Order: sequence, then C-alpha cells, then structure tokens
Amino acid sequence: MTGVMTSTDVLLRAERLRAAYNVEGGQVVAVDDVSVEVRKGEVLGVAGESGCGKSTLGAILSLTVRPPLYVLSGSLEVDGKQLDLGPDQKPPRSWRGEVVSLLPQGAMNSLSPTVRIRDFVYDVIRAHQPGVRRDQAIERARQRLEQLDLPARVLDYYPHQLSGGMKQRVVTVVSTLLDPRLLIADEPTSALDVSSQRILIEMLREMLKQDIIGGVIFITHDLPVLNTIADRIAVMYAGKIAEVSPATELINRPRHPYSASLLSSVLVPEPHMRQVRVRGIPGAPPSLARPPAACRFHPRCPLVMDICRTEDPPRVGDERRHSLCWWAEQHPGQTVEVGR
Ligand SMILES: Nc1ncnc2c1ncn2[C@@H]1O[C@H](COP(=O)(O)OP(=O)(O)OP(=O)(O)O)[C@@H](O)[C@H]1O
Repeated sequence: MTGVMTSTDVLLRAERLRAAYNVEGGQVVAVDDVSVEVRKGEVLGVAGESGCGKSTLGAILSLTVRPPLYVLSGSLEVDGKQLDLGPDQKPPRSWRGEVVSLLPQGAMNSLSPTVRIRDFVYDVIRAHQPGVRRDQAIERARQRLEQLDLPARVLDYYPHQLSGGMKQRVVTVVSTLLDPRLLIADEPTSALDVSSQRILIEMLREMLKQDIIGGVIFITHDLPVLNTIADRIAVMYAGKIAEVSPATELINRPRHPYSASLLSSVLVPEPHMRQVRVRGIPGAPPSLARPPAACRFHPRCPLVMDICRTEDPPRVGDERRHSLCWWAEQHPGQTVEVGR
C-alpha cells in the first residue's frame, strides 16, 4: 500500500531519535537519527545483525531507557499523544504499560521459579495501578486468557509447570493486560521451536484483531520469522535504518545492499529463495564508538562507490518505503541482486 497516511491511520510516529550509552571516555551513539512510523493494526519488523541498535530502539520506544543509556533527542506520537524525548524530559509514568509496553528479550526466563503466575500478574498490574485489588487483577488476567483461548488454569501454575511456548504466550498476555496501543516485542520467538513460534505469532495477530493492542514492533535478527509476521520491515545497520519496506518487497526486491547481504546470509522459506546460496556477510558490523564516515556500510558494501566514502547517503523513497543509499539514488526503483 502506498500513499499519504492521514493522521488517523498513524499509530506511532517516532522522529529523529538519538540515544547514546555513556561509556568510559565518551559516548556510543547506538541509535542515530532514526524515524519510524507504524500504522494502526500493523506489525513493523526490525531486523539487523547483533549490535546494530535494535534493542536500544526498543528501549527508546517503550520508554524503558535507563543509565548508562540516555535519549539525546527525538519525539514520539502514539495514538495521537505527543511526547518530546531528551535528557531532561521525564516520560509520564502513565505511558508505560498503557500506551507503550515492552516484552523484553528473555522475558519468559526472568519469571521467578517460586512465584505462581497469578502472583506475577498481580505484581505487574499493581506496579502500574497501585490501587488494584488482587482478585481484580487475577480476574482481568483470567478473562484475557479466555479471550485468547488459553487455559485460565495456568494462573495457578509455577513457571516450571509451563512449556517454553506457553510461558512465552503467558508473559506476552501479561505484558499487554493494560491494553497498550503499541507492543514492542524484543526477540520474542528466538528461544522457541518452530511450532511455538507460529502459535505466538498467531496470538499476536489475534490480539491485533481484537484491538487488545493497536500495533506491534517485532524485533528479531531472524528474517524468515519476520517474513511470516511483519507487514513492513525496517533493517537497521550501525544505529541507523538502512531500509524500510513492505515485508514482501524487502524480502523479494531489496533496495539496499545491506538488506540484500542480510537476505543472502539466511535461508528464506520460499521456494525460489531456497536456491540462494547460504553465506555470511563478509566483515563485521563496525564499532558504534567509531562508526565509518559517510555511509556506515561502505567498508562491507559490494556496490560501494567513491561518494559512499565521503558523503552521507540520501534517503531515497517515501515514508513507507525508503533506503539510505547512494546506489539506490543512482538506480531508482531497482532491486539489489541477492547473493551477489
Ligand atoms: N550497556 C551498554 N554499554 C555500552 N554500550 C552498549 C551497551 N549496550 C549496548 N551498547 C552498544 O549499543 C550497540 C547496540 O546495542 P543493541 O543491544 O541495541 O543492539 P541489538 O541490535 O539489539 O543487538 P542484539 O541482537 O545482540 O541484542 C552495541 O553495538 C553496543 O555498542
């Protein structure tokens, strides 16, 4: 789908986000001038190699930034509500959990083995709504589980009594009990087998359908998983968004050499893509303490040109589909060949 978004279609508009880790001897800017949009009902996948800034972006969007990470600048608009971000801004508490909610990496493994699920539910809800009674909190969770066709008896269980897949579904349900408009899920499927991944993805789709959540940012290094859930995919490289595109377009017709390299390094479960040779991307992502000048991908790029080493790459395309790339500018509408 193309065209101009009206403000009623927009769930998230994040603009010019910058955030840095304070480290000995300076700062590591891990998210650098990133802008993203999510439409209502949309799943935006965020992909990229380890260390490219995906989780940092998730922390900014979920308002869970804490030292040594600091937001330097940027703004958010979620469901019509505006928020300026920066070192001196304190996001309102009411946003966390209700407007934006984070399902952090490894959440299912952070459940305490001695705490029953129902007590975990109470602790989570009470942290946001101190006045809530225990029975009210547990009843809310029971109703929600039933709404999603999950057995309410899990509330009586200890974490070890649940399978990995069920544990992840339960923490996902609990992280959305306050009906957040935007769920940011960080590697939610990476510890799951393929069938548990599929069930979790179906559950997220059902949550969107029932408007329990308004949209999802799904962070993963696993492009084949994104191909099954994401409506659009943003590919991050060295703290920036290299390309954003509708999922099928990005998988089949990437317009940034990094997206193509990433695709050539995985097996995509589509027949014509299975022919593609599996290989890694030569070299390693740069240190964000000293990123390369101009285009950050230029030292690894198979299509590098002189200008890529000296000038910041332009953003080519519109809000829904663009890439940050000199090659893309000089080859309008063209696809970068995968497996090159
Ligand atoms: N606690 C920290 N202190 C200093 N620098 C950090 C810290 N955490 C992350 N970084 C820096 O921020 C960069 C981005 O990290 P981030 O965790 O956001 O990447 P990621 O893409 O989510 O990686 P992964 O897939 O491994 O989780 C890293 O390359 C690292 O340089």
